[in-house]
Amino acid sequence: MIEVKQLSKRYGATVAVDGLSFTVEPGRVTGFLGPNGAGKSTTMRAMVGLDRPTSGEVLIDGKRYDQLAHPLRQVGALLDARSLNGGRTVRGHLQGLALSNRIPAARVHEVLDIVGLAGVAGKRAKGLSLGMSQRLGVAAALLGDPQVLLLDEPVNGLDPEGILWIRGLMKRLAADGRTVFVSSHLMSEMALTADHLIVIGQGRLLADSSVSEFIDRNARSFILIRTPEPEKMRSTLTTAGIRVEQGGDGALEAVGTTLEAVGALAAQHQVTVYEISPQVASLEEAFMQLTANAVEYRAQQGV
Ligand SMILES: Nc1ncnc2c1ncn2[C@@H]1O[C@H](COP(=O)(O)OP(=O)(O)OP(=O)(O)O)[C@@H](O)[C@H]1O
Repeated sequence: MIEVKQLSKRYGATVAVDGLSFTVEPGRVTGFLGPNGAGKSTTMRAMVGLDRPTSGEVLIDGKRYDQLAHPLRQVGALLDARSLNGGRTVRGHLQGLALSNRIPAARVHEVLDIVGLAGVAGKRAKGLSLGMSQRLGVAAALLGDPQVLLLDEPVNGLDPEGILWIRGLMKRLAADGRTVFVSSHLMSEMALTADHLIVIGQGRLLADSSVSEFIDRNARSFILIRTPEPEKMRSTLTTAGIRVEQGGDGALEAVGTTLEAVGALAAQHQVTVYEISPQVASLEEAFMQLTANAVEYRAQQGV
């Protein structure tokens, strides 16, 4: 479990993180979302002691990162895949990490297999593509078989097969009971991978909820109805207490109800319909709605 408690981080006049508090629970994938510059990387760096908070703290299983006896065995992090020492081989990089963290050398081969880099183990890290560097970063994060995993933009640079792989890996790690905390700019990716969301803007918490709750709360979903008898349909629905709005092209939009309810009312009152379909908002629409103010504020500030 990760507990972020009243975390603040300033860089000179810039407030990157501003009194942020949330908990990341084990056993599920938690997505970390926010517009550019919202403070995601700063928060993740503070989790592993790479950024010292101006105030507040982050606890991993009840302890600060610098209090962990075997950090790599408790927390695995993929923060900046390009930051590794390019002169070493893929295997050498992992062996060095294993040695300095008292992790058995045999584990290096295991993680190379898990991330699919066994075939390039002798290659210099600097010769790797971005996608392979990402895989090596994931291998390093998994090396200590930690219970907590932090992944900053892990799908960056991955091809479609790599994206499928990391998606499956994150779900498996969470199903194992581990804490998986992952940031991404790709809403469609988070919609498929995350069980829970933490959304921040300007360093502050905007949402802490399940993906479906987040969409329900922040975007509009409705039942679209096309009918040659719009007035009859409208009065049938409103009489049943259902809110109806006017859509484009003469369509009606029933809000806060179900496909079944609309279908049953249409049949009962013998209204002819050409189409009744649920229009579910995407995570992207919900995210844009929620963060619009934050982005606008930033644009006005010229940031
Ligand atoms: N080392 C630093 N020195 C000065 N300012 C910094 C530093 N690191 C981050 N910032 C600033 O802090 C704010 C938050 O940055 P951060 O990188 O944490 O955001 P982010 O949500 O990860 O953004 P992105 O999605 O663009 O990666 C930004 O305004 C950024 O310019």
